[in-house]
Amino acid sequence: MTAFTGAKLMSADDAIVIDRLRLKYRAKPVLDDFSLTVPRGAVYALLGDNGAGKSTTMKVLTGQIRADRGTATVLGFDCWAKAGILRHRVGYVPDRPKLYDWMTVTEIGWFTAGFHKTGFQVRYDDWVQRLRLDPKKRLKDLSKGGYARVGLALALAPDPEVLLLDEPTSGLDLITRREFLGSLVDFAAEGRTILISSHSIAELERTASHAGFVKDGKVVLASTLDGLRSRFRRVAMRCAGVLPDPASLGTVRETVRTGRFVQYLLQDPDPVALDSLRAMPGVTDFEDQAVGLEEIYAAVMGTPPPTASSRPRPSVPAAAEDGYAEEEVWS
Ligand SMILES: Nc1ncnc2c1ncn2[C@@H]1O[C@H](COP(=O)(O)OP(=O)(O)OP(=O)(O)O)[C@@H](O)[C@H]1O
Repeated sequence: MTAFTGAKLMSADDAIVIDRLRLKYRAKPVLDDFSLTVPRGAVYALLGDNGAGKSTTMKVLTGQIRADRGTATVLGFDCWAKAGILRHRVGYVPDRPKLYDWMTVTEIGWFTAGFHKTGFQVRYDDWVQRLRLDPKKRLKDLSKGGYARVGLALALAPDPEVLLLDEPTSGLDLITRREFLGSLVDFAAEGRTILISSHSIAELERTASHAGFVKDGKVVLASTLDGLRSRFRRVAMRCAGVLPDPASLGTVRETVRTGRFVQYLLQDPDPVALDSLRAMPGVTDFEDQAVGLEEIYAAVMGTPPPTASSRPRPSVPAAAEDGYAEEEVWS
């Protein structure tokens, strides 16, 4: 079943459809043709550097601000025009939750329950327990992580179909962070949808089903995690002769050359070209490795790469024996 939402055909399988959003803050473009589709049941990681536009997107989705152009729908409802309906079906944790901090953990639950349907209080109390919060403590006396956990409990208690989480784990300790991210998988397994922005890329890699990379207000890459893993490979080899133009192998995101050892981080590698390279005279110790999400992120977003020593190397003897000077080239 499909519904026409204005600019884009929306499938019933999609929980969130964002189509070519544009938004300026004081003449400065913040969202620039931002498009993203989040399928129902996904744990979708929204990744981007500081100021990329992640929080602004969440604010559009929760009807707090209106985009200048484009459309954003959640569960088939326009995020601006139907914000009132969505408030009961969407849970939201802002990057900096602002709560009445003179209330206790229990009191803020009673207060918020008044805005929601029945069942809120029972679920809130359950989350307070699961997130190891002291019900009697005043919010102003909680640690940063404790305060963040109250925000989470309040967002989860309405039993929302869609959860929008803006850096929900910042300030949480490692154990709580892991438990919380683990609980998101169960949440999604029940058919709910989660859009989560975070800078903890490695942690999200264990949890997320999809990732979208945001740069300068645009989604520059969006895929399932399995899709991303299959699209990016690191190939490493030792080469005694002249190598072919690496562009013939795929999109070269990064080149590392250390003496006779060469590594390429390739996007959409051509398997036939890789096979010919492997078989080339002079090419030995050929390795074709999977790439982690952090490495993919760094390569795509152009953030500074890790040092050469922390990078995986071909399992061959050190390059110094070849008498070549060490050099690194980043593209
Ligand atoms: N109320 C505002 N007025 C003017 N500019 C703003 C406002 N809110 C955000 N911006 C600007 O919009 C851009 C995007 O901000 P946004 O908070 O969406 O980024 P982000 O990707 O969430 O960053 P971070 O990872 O640091 O949270 C930034 O340049 C920011 O300075």
